Amino acid sequence: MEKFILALDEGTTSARAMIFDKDSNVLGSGQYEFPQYFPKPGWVEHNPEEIWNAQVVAIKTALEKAKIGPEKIASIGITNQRETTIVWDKNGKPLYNAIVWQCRRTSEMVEKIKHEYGDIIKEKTGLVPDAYFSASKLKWLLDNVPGLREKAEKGEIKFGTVDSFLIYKLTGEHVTDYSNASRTMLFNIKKLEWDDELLELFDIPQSLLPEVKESSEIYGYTKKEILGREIPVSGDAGDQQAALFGQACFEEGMVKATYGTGNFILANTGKMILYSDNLLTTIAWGLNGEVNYALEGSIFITGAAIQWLRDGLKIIRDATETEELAIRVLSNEGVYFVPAFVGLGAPYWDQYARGLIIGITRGTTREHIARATLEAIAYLTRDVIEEMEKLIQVKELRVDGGATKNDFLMQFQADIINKNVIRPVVQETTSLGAAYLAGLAVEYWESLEEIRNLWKIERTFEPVMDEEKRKRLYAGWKEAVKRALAWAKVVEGL
Ligand SMILES: Nc1ncnc2c1ncn2[C@@H]1O[C@H](COP(=O)(O)OP(=O)(O)O)[C@@H](O)[C@H]1O
Ligand SMILES: O=P(O)(O)OC[C@H](O)CO
Repeated sequence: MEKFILALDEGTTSARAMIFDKDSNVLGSGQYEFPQYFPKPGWVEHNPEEIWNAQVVAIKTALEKAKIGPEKIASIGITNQRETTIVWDKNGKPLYNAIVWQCRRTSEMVEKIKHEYGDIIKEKTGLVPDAYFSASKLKWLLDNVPGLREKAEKGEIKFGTVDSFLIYKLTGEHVTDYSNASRTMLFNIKKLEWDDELLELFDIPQSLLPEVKESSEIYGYTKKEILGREIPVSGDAGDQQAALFGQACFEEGMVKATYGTGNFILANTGKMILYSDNLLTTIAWGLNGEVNYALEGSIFITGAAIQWLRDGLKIIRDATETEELAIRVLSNEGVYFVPAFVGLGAPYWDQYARGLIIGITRGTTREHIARATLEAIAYLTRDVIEEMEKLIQVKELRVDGGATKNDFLMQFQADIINKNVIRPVVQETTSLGAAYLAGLAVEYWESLEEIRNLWKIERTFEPVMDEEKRKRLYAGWKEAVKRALAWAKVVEGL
């Protein structure tokens, strides 16, 4: 009987399920959005039960679309929005809403810790201390949800990122993988264990923590009541690391960029733990008894700026319209847009930066604004690649995610980094990465070599811009960014 792999991609706004065959074709998929909660300015939450329900419906839809039953699923791989923090009890009942990676409620807490412990945190976890990661979110929950700390001390509750929560719901096992653990700011990426000193710093009892496993091994089997069968769950990786795997970036120096709500650029650094002041060092995956590291530049707002043109400014009907608008003008004519809506992530790490559109004249039109938004995505990506190039050589960029459909953006990206930008045939690289990890563990796929051969180029964008123009445009961008930095503090002090 021919079998397939089911990948669950639990993202920030929706839960997806995709079914792949051996040649990495998609047989069927399902996708369900769940509500976003913003209880206070800067706070972002999800209801974990709503995530779970969306995920289950997505699985059922994917099976229906693929016209197959669960008996045809060889194994399941999980990939997820990272850092988002959930606590639940032994019955799998969440004890509070999930605190989402974008949530800024613990900014001040981290700001205080940063001065004294910044270097230690970087050394142990590879991360630039920020409210982005799970540690401060978990501390907030233990300190603010009535009764939670007492329960934690009695060993009655469990913490995990979304992968861990889903695996618990599916199988009853409390585990996570190296790639997700490395985003908590509690995991020592050299010793490959939860770090006692950091647990003490954030006042977190050891008993809450999931066991950390490789990204490709059998964690458990689905409970019969969910899909009517016991199916192995055998792949787990954070969504950006899964995309690196799905892009077959298996060798040192290979780089991928995912263009979604934000952009996440990861470079495989193999066995090397490279430290950069302005990038994150993270675990890409654990496989066959070894851990593979990566450098990461996380840009918080890219595609979300396009959504803002649509929903906030209402100057476009849908995201694809940005392309026809952008090519109607010959250049940005001096207009730059820095989409620092929630501060700036890599490589600036300024929580107080705010968005700006600069260079506006009486002649500025929505065409210029649309173009400046797309260009900003490319400039932000170059900012990260420049940082990477201080440590490694970047030859070319493999791309995926919603905005890579935009040919203007892809060409401008190639021009502005002066490197080839390569778009693969299969764009579902995040889900595909999770599927590969799951499939390798049950010998559905035999080797990395086999997977490497499945990766195919759809189109290569080659740089054509002259050096003088590239320099001039990028210099303008750097000037615009300078003016956006620290803005929230500036206006607060007036
Ligand atoms: N043709 C396009 N041009 C520019 N941006 C686009 C285009 N199509 C989609 N996007 C942007 O890509 C994002 C969706 O990508 P997706 O990979 O689905 O993101 P996520 O997984 O983060 O939700 C949206 O923010 C949208 O604005
Ligand atoms: O859900 P996405 O695709 O926007 O990814 C979110 C990242 O994992 C956050 O670190």
